[in-house]
Amino acid sequence: MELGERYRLEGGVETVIFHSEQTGFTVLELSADGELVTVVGEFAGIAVGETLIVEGVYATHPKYGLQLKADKYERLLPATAAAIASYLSSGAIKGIGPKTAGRLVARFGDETLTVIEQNPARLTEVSGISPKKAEQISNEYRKLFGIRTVMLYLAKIGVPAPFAIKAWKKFGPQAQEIVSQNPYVLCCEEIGVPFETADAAADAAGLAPDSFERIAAGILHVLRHNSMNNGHTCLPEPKLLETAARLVGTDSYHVSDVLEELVARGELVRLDVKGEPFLYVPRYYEAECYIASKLALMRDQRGEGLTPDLEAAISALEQKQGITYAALQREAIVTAVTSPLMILTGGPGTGKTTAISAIIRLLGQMGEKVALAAPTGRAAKRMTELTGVEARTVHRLLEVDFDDGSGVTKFKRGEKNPLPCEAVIIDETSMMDTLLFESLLRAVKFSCRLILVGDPDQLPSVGAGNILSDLIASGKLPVVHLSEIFRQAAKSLIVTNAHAIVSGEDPRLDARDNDFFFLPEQQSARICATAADLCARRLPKSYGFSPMWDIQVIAPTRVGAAGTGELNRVLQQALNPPDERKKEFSSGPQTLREGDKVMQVKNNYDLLWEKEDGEEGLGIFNGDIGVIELINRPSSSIIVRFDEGRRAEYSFDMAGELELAYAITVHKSQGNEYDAVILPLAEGRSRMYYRSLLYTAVTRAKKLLIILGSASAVRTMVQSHKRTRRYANLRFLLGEVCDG
Ligand SMILES: Nc1ncnc2c1ncn2[C@@H]1O[C@H](COP(=O)(O)OP(=O)(O)OP(=O)(O)O)[C@@H](O)[C@H]1O
Repeated sequence: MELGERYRLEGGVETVIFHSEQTGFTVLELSADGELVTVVGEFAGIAVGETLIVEGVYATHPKYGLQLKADKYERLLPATAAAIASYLSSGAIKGIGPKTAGRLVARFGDETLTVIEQNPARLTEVSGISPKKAEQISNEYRKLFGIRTVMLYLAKIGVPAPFAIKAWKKFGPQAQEIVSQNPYVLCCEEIGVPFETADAAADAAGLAPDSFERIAAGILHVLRHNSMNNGHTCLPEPKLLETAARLVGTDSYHVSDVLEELVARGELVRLDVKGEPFLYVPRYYEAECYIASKLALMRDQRGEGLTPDLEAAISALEQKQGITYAALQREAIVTAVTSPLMILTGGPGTGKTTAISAIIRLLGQMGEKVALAAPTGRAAKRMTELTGVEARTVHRLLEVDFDDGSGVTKFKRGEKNPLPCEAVIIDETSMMDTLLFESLLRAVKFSCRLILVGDPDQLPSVGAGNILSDLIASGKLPVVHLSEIFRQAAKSLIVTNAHAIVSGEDPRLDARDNDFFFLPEQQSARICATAADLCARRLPKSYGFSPMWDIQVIAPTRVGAAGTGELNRVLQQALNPPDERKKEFSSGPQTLREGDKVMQVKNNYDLLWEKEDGEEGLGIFNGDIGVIELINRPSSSIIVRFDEGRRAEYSFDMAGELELAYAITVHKSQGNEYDAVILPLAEGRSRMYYRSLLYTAVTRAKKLLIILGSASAVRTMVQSHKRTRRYANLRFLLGEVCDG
């Protein structure tokens, strides 16, 4: 047996170790050629006793050892009466237990399965089976084998297997018929086949390029593409018509007719905003409506006035902390504990965290159970450190039920199972997208106090929507904006320059004795070389910073001569060059080596980590940074050590979740902070040279920031105040519900 080679095995299913109804992911043991082989793959309703032919490659899972990863399988129907009896007795088909199985086989013998499939009425010849039950049994059986047929059919038209189960779930036994008439149905959200794949299948099936189905799919594709890649929850009608017409290669009148029909069918929603029509896929429209109406209702819940007791409690806290809250901080604290809803904003060093700590303590004194959360793991950790109260990621707070990779995350917490707390405080709210915010609101009771903290000048969320800015702009919710920079913080040029940048002023680049430095450098190659020298030699020597844990290079783009791709190549060479004692593994275009700094690039809720003292936990999250400790070829696994000594084991096929992280993009750095940040900015123009990107990068630095490159690039960024335009109508909708 060779790792990586294809194998074809035939055998009986001995045990089904794991099966997910949602995704079809199955782990089973197959008895093939006298050996028991663990097989994993996406299977539909496999039962013990069945005979399978599976095809795939062997891989080693860090925890479970050697497994055949099957990407293709075939089910062989049991042929003899005895095999059929044992198959049916195993409970493979709902409604048939061992007793009924025995009777069926006694009556129909080798023909039993054919009768079940093709002639269910005859099943009533067996005592105990009513016509209704006969129908049920037949439907169950057809479902089981229908998925296999759909899989084979989709493979034939070029659609990969994992979509088959989703297609079956949506369309049931009619899946093949529906897909063959209109392959574009596979592009819907629940199935998620790319437009181009469906387009190729439709073309091969002879569907006309100007057919209703194709144009409708094009319109929906434009909307989905824009929500996933450009952050829009909707699009203005003229823009949608124009883009869809270009995509499908027809005129916008024709597209407009199809669009009307889609609106009439409820597949698109049109919202008129002061005479301007916007179009949504229903999911985003519903999310915005839900957010607006829930917030409006929450806003109208109880509210207490400022009492002498509260005044006294705040004064007592001031005494205990040894500070006097500034007027705006006090206003924030009072508003938070007397109103059902509040938004707290402010730039770095304006005392947000100090105010949150006070709010948490006062709410605790009032007997309220408070939950703290932030969108990223690092932001949650920072909140925990600064407030002394445990904060979780929003996903953890809402208890992820499953995430099938399609972007549709299901949570255990929701309207039927709300969070058991009286107040929720969310930090870094600017990173919350529309769908996550809707999930959060569904999980809080109407009477729950909600405090949203954030800085709307940071980059907006990766996902669609512009929640924090829209809520502030609506003017319908209490907002306290902290603007005073505290003395302690005002000494820091990182803080004062960040405030200058946000106000459109040039930051000071000439200081030599503070925490914000500018090193002029013209050529990109020199920029990369100097960044490497700073990380490898100068900063560790002068400040004692560790290149792996304390210093982070953050660049505006991935591509280009000073993008993260090139920087990672140069930095890897400087900090962790090839060495015959260090094992390597190639993952896509990158080579991972023992000793490399890497970043987890997607949320993985199931990844187990362990600490040396035996403490264990689940979950390594998007943005977590670690170092590769070991690449183990025999077991095809990679061990990465993350902060606090958490070690996680990746199989080679999970290596795509890791990327070199000597340099990361500003977008990836959102919500995280590092002791020292190096920001390379090459001379020239870039789509990514704009103000909020510079501001976000600068505010990632806690103790030291070095801009490396061109002063004119800094100036270009400060002056380019293109607020990332995001189409969303939460602001309008909130106004409508609150005023209407
Ligand atoms: N009322 C106050 N009087 C004196 N110092 C204060 C007061 N409030 C906050 N500070 C100090 O100002 C600094 C910044 O405060 P804090 O960390 O609360 O701000 P922040 O807005 O959360 O900043 P950042 O976003 O940069 O973390 C801290 O050193 C804090 O101790």
